[in-house]
Amino acid sequence: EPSEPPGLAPLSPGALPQAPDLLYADGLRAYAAGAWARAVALLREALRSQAALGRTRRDCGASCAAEPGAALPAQLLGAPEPPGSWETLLLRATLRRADCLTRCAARKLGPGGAARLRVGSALRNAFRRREPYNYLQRAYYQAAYDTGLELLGRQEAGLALPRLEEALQASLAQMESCRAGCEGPEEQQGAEEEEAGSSPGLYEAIAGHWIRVLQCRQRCVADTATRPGRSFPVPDFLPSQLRRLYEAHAQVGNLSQAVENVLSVLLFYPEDEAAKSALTQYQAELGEPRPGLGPREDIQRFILRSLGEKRQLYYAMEHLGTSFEDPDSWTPVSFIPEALREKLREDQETRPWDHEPPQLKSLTYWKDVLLLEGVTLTHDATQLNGSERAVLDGLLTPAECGVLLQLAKDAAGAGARSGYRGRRSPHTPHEHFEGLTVLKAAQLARAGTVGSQGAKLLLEVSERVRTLTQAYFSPERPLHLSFTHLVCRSAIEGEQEQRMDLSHPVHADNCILEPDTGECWREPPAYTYRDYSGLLYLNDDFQGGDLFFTQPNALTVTAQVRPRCGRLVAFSSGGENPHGVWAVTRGRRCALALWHTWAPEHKEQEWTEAKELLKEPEEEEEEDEEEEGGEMPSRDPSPEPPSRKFQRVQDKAGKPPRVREEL
Ligand SMILES: O=C(O)CCC(=O)C(=O)O
Ligand SMILES: [Fe+3]
Repeated sequence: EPSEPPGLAPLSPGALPQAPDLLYADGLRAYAAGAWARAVALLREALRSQAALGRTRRDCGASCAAEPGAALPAQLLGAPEPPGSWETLLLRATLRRADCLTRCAARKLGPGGAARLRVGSALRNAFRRREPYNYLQRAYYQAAYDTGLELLGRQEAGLALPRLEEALQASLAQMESCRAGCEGPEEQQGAEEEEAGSSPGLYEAIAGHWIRVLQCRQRCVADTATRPGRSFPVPDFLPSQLRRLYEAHAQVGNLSQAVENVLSVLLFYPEDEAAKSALTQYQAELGEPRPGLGPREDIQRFILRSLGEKRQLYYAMEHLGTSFEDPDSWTPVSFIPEALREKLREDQETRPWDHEPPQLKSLTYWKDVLLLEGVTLTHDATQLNGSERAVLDGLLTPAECGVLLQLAKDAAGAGARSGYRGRRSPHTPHEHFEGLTVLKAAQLARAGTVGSQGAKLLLEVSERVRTLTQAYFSPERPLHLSFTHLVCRSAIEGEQEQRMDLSHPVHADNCILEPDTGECWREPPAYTYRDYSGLLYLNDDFQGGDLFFTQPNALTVTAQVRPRCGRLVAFSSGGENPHGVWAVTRGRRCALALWHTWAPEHKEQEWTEAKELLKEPEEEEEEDEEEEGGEMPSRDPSPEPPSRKFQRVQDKAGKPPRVREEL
């Protein structure tokens, strides 16, 4: 029978909260009794109380650590020291520290405050799993970092910098609270060992506890780098933030800050080629040497402290047989005892975030390892009823979609001005179809017809898609882009009534589909070298136009995807993935279509040419774009094999098929 929770006196700010374990227990009882509102209030209050205790521990820890050793009270200092007795000094200092912590807790929490700090470990774990304060702090880091990245993406390095710096500060602060938590009470370990009748002696016990504190502190990096709801840390958390910082500082001309940040990266990775050459460049630009210029102090402190801990942990590992999973890939090899290196190297090979992940892992796994900030796996093959299919979101910011849409529009406008009228789609008479290749985009940018920002983004984004597609589907074997095409399809007004055809008939991308037998012939004129297809959508303000997958009969729809800005649909290009596009009945639908190949000889030459064109705008200025005739697109607008198009979805059923899976 659940006892009634104690009355909840409304807490004035600053008032001492009740002990979190009592509140938590009461909250759980209220929950069990179905008193929801009360349970919520109690649990919230328990969290608030727990956080207050955490703050107390951290503040007391900091102020007691700052107490000078000379402040050892007379009673402890009185006895004459035998030479070299560091034990007595250490143990006295330890007594003193414990005393300081107890008094500090009592000052802050009232008499018996120290006991309050000793929350049971089961409860602590319960709180840790639900730790909303950590989550808030991470969310804060996340918001600042994401805003920073978005601003960087829009070339707003000046605005991005304060955000990026804020994110770094928030990460370091989060790391500090995490570390402070490590000095809390011991986990159950002690009790268990006692029961087993093997309590350690004084020094073993102290060493054991100390090692667990160090292990816990080292885990804080991974803890801080793990986003709420995920189970793996962001790899190389601090170094990657510092990389963004030095690049952004350099962009806005803050050379000395760029140097400080790049030197900080080099503290982690002294051999980092990119950082080394950036440093050389910044130093050259700075001119005379600046003697005071060194790595950031916060990072220097962080690294020194961390290395000190690692040294002890590796020592204990070698000599005391304790375990230590180094969370960092930057630890210098010289820190790792010879005897342990071989074993660690093996372990490292199985560390998920350091290596390209094996194929087709679970959804949760992918949520953790997706390489790009802000990208999430929305649907995997299972959810899409296929074998190699995926929907990923967050590849583009709304601003980036805007830039690419503008590029498509400007390019189409340029085509129209030079006599090109929007041509009818090769797939349907009811839609216009415009396509832009990367090379054409670069040429138009060179000619000043379109902004070069859009053309550059087109290249950058296609590489982004390639990286992800490779990581997801082909981590062992490099994929190359074989063709990149920015395609817009628009409904022709007044021609949409009773429309029964598709915007893009059902097909497979690398073989000729034969719906009657369900076979797919991988032979010319199909683009047989295409191995993976990607469609990166730019907008959703149109009617119709969803992408759908069918069974090999080209008839039964197995999955359907609604386009939207930043959404990538990626799939293997073979007969296992027949797909088509529903009619676009209003508005304009734009997407970046990309095909990847394993065959290096089919690597898109135009991509490299476009890159070159956009690199040196001052060279070859005489090139006359108008001579080209302005006809666009410069290539066959239909990237499909010129094969039979199957309109079976309508032909057989007479009306569009029913959709099994609405996404
Ligand atoms: O735009 C789409 O969603 C699909 C286009 C397509 O399948 C293709 O171009 O091969
Ligand atoms: Fe296709």
